[in-house]
Amino acid sequence: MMLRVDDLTLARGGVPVLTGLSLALVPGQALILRGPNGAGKTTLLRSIAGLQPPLSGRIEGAQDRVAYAAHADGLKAMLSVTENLAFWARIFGTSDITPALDAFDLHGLADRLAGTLSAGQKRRLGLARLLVTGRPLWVLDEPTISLDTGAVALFAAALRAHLARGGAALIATHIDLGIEAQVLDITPFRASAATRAGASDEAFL
Ligand SMILES: Nc1ncnc2c1ncn2[C@@H]1O[C@H](COP(=O)(O)OP(=O)(O)OP(=O)(O)O)[C@@H](O)[C@H]1O
Repeated sequence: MMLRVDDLTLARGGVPVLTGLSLALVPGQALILRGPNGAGKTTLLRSIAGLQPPLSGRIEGAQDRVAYAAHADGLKAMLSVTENLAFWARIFGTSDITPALDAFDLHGLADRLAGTLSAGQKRRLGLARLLVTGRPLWVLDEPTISLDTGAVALFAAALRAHLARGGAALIATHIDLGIEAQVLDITPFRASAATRAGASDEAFL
């Protein structure tokens, strides 16, 4: 088992968003989260990434196995593409950034400052970071935003390779990635106002 989530209740800003949600992921599996805007997909991913604790329920198998790609790319604007990847490689204890440059076609941009990249180029670099983490559980929030058709295909290929290596992925996306994946619609797990709690849960916005 890669990840097990049991009977989670999650809140944002003290307001319950999801309740009674359970899911499991095994190595090699991708699970796509669906649900309308505001349903709680980001809230769920943030909790699994360890950025906010659940109000109740259990998350097993995440901790230091997660590589999280949020809406923001989290780039160091004054470092080059290569320096950004090398920085993360050092943080995560890996060394070879070449596969990440290859996978997201970044060689031509290797010496460019990240802050000077276009939105789609930044997103490619942000996603390339996943590969240098060496972590098995990718938790991805709308990973294809700003990507053109070719870059979406690069991402799908990187994801397929990750799954083939025994990795797993939990992905909130509104588009069809063209990969074999199960789909979980979180709409039935939306919390009602009756489960409102007062506890603050925002460690990071
Ligand atoms: N920082 C915050 N403080 C209070 N409420 C928040 C905060 N961030 C999000 N929310 C609310 O929490 C609920 C769930 O938001 P969340 O971002 O998890 O939804 P989502 O399914 O990812 O939506 P989208 O498809 O629009 O990205 C929404 O009602 C949203 O308005």
